[in-house]
Amino acid sequence: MVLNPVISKLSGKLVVLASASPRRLEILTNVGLRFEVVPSWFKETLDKSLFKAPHEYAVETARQKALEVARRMPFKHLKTPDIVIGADTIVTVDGLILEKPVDKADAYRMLSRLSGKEHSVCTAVAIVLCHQQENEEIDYQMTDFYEETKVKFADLSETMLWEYIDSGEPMDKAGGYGIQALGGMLVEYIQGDFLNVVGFPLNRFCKQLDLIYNHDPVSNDVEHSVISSNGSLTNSIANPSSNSSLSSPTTSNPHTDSPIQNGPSASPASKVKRKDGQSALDDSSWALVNSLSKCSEGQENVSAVGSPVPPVTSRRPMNLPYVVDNVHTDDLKRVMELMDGFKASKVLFTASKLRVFDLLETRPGLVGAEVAQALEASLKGTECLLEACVSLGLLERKQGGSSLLSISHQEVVYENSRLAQRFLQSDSPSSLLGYMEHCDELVWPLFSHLESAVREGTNQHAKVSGKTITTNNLFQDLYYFRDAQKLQFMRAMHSIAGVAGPAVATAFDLSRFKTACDLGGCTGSMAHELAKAYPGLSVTVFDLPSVVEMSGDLFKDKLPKADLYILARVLHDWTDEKVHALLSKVSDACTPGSAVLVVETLLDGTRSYPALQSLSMLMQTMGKERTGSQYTQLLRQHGFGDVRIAHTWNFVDVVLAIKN
Ligand SMILES: Cc1cn([C@H]2C[C@H](O)[C@@H](COP(=O)(O)OP(=O)(O)OP(=O)(O)O)O2)c(=O)[nH]c1=O
Repeated sequence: MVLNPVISKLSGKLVVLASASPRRLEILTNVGLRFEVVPSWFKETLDKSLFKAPHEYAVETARQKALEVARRMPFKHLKTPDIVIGADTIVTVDGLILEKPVDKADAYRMLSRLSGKEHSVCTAVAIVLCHQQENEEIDYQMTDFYEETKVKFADLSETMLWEYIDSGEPMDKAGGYGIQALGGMLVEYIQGDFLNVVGFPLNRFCKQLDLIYNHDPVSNDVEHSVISSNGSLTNSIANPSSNSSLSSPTTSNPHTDSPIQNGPSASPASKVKRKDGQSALDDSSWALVNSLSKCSEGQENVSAVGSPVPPVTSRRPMNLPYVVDNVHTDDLKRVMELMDGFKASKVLFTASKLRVFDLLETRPGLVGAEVAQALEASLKGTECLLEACVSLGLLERKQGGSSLLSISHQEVVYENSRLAQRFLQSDSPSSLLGYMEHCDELVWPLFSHLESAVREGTNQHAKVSGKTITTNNLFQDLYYFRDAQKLQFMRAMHSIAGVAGPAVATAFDLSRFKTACDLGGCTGSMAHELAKAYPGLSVTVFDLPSVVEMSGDLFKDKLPKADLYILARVLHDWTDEKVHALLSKVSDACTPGSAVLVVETLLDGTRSYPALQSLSMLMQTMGKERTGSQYTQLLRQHGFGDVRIAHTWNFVDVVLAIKN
């Protein structure tokens, strides 16, 4: 391989990097390649269980990323690239595929799994060669490969882990680390190509270009010229309706080359013959296209499975100047996600309300019609809802139902995703259905009056239910005025405490406390978690008479005696004035050395959950969420000198304040 001729083969061609990765951009820029960046819109949600080995998943993802851009550009950018490069990097450890972490907790899970172990980093690269024919239709040929590098991590201490996570570096990187920066400090050794870990196997890429542009496969036997995904296979992706290709005299002879003979710039890849001796561009080549696109087509539309992708035709009017793509695709993606956020929430709420996840728990692998029948809902609506759930990661779509209603064994069937099994099935110990119901029935209608809430700075119950709610009798008027409302609210609080409880109970070592009182403790699920974590702790739940037996009004009645008072999601309901009144009462009940445990979502200027939750409190109760330092200040004002904060990365954080 001679480097310069390889890269120089691409000069004068429109080369497109179908990737938003700054690392890939840098690696290719550094070797003098001139290219445009058009990040792929392909969602990395292929069903991993469909692939025999992790690298196959990465290869298919890289192919789909590149193909999506190659197909989009003629329409959206009004120009046809000559070559599109897509890539996908995954980390595999213990048989698991790790992609980019979704949040800090996810990064923590990934990095602690990698700690002290050797893992593998696989980057797959797909190269699509596009050729515009005389009739303006476009032929695509694709070649792909993957490269694997072994990486060994040192043992990572908790402090090191969190320091690294808090640096923010893990978030946009497979496996949650960047070997090229701070993450390099975690690595003991690597075996293989370093740049492959960073996201692009440059050496292998150049060899592949060399194969494509500097070797003429025509003279080779197919076995030699076919480049396989584990190193050397070229699939020809042809336009099935391309009559000119099919009608070319060269196709009639199975032993001749592909009919695309486009002068000197024609890609040798287009000349590759298939093993069966047929031209790569005959009818059966469509099978290759279909198998290549099977996953993404499956995602687009249930009814589209198996149907051919429409031919791609460039429609650029000859006199129209090329449009330069200045849109920052990542920003656009983010805005689109935000605009659609309300639809996603409602899909989650509706599927939960209709008990889709419970149904698929008891009867996994149902086809859309069976789900519709069980829900007594329309087939059309149910199929749309199920597909929306798949796109949001709530359900998994599988091929090959064996159910009674399935027409063929290739029919699409649905199962709960891991996320749904954990949080959306009603019998799961960490089920969030109660909280979801509360969000749907109470919070959702309030949020449609956000503008008024912002203008007026008050809750919005009057607009939703005609009821004026003041802070004087907040809970009685709002949540406990009817049994149905009371139970709904209790279910909501119970489900949050069930999910966040273990993290709250273990955020600090509370073993020195003997008695605790959970003020406003509702169903007692947080108390239960504390008692579970500390067998020597006796916990009392104190709430309104309509909620528990040990009843009383936090503001009016005497508090039971305890070493530790718990205020879980209580202070955020109230204005500063009321918070002072409550803390003063708790402080009076405390002796030196006893403490208060404040369990709240802490505003930190970065996470959206606490900020959105604060708006929600404004609209529900006229309360708000606060920062850690605001709570510290409030607690210090009431004689709690020693204040400590622990972030749990759950619904709530924890503040422990000890009385002077
Ligand atoms: C392991 C590792 C990954 N990475 C990066 C490379 C990739 O950018 C990213 C893996 O995610 P990818 O999904 O492969 O790529 P991407 O999302 O950044 O870009 P696109 O999908 O648009 O192509 O992780 C590092 O930068 N350093 C590392 O050490």
